[in-house]
Amino acid sequence: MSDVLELVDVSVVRDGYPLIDHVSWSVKEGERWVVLGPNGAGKTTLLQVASSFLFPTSGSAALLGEKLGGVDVFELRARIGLASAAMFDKLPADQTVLQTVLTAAYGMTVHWQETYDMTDEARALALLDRLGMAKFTERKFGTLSEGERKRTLIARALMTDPELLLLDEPAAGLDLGGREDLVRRLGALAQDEYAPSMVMVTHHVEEIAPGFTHVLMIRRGKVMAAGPIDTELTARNLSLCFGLPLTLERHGDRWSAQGLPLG
Ligand SMILES: Nc1ncnc2c1ncn2[C@@H]1O[C@H](COP(=O)(O)OP(=O)(O)OP(=O)(O)O)[C@@H](O)[C@H]1O
Repeated sequence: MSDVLELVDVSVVRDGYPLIDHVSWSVKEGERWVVLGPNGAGKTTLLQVASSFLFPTSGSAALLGEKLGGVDVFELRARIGLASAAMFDKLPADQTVLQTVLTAAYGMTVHWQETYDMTDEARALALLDRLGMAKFTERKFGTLSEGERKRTLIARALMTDPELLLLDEPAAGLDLGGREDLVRRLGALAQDEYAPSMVMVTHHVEEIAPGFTHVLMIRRGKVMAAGPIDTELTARNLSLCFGLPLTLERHGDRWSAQGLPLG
């Protein structure tokens, strides 16, 4: 298995403060990683490095076998699918859901009179269907609910048939039904052997879908634990990561966590 992502001793420093601090992490082809950590831990910063939007201050980062710094990032970005809330502001509200997904095929965010290939359109429609958005293809992106937007962004991130799919808090802001619907769909994707390698950032173990294989826990920019979910996702590691005593339960292929009562 080859490395999809390899960070060696990576730090990102701003104003003398390390947002991520000597992080070494490798993601191999076919692995599905969950990145867990409290607010401000450095998860988004890590994802920005993993998507080539941020260069390390020190250490080395290789994405899809290409070392950051020595490669055309625009070519690299086409091979990486990224779904994050930060995209909301970049995507025009009056564009249809179908156009929103289609523009990804051209490395753009705005529909500008391109004549789209029928194959691209068929692919966009199939991805929207897979994410439960078949009924919404002609709706304006700006009129969608939070959950519908999130699912559209995941379809969009898959449009270029990426080798690495990065999801930044895909279930944030969803209600219970929306979260469970998304977890089921992400579970289907994670268990599809033809789906890309995946990295999903989240705050909650309840959002880990079946099929995710590895976990990275980060606190104050430092890696607290990294490795297979079966061995690394433990109450001890989770408590260290979030900074309070937690219990962790596994229910088949799902997880839940709770704080211990005060006393
Ligand atoms: N440009 C910057 N300059 C200084 N500090 C920054 C900068 N960008 C982020 N930070 C700080 O770095 C830390 C890590 O931020 P990051 O967004 O990566 O955390 P996160 O784990 O994704 O947090 P959250 O779960 O709240 O989204 C935070 O304390 C944040 O305030």
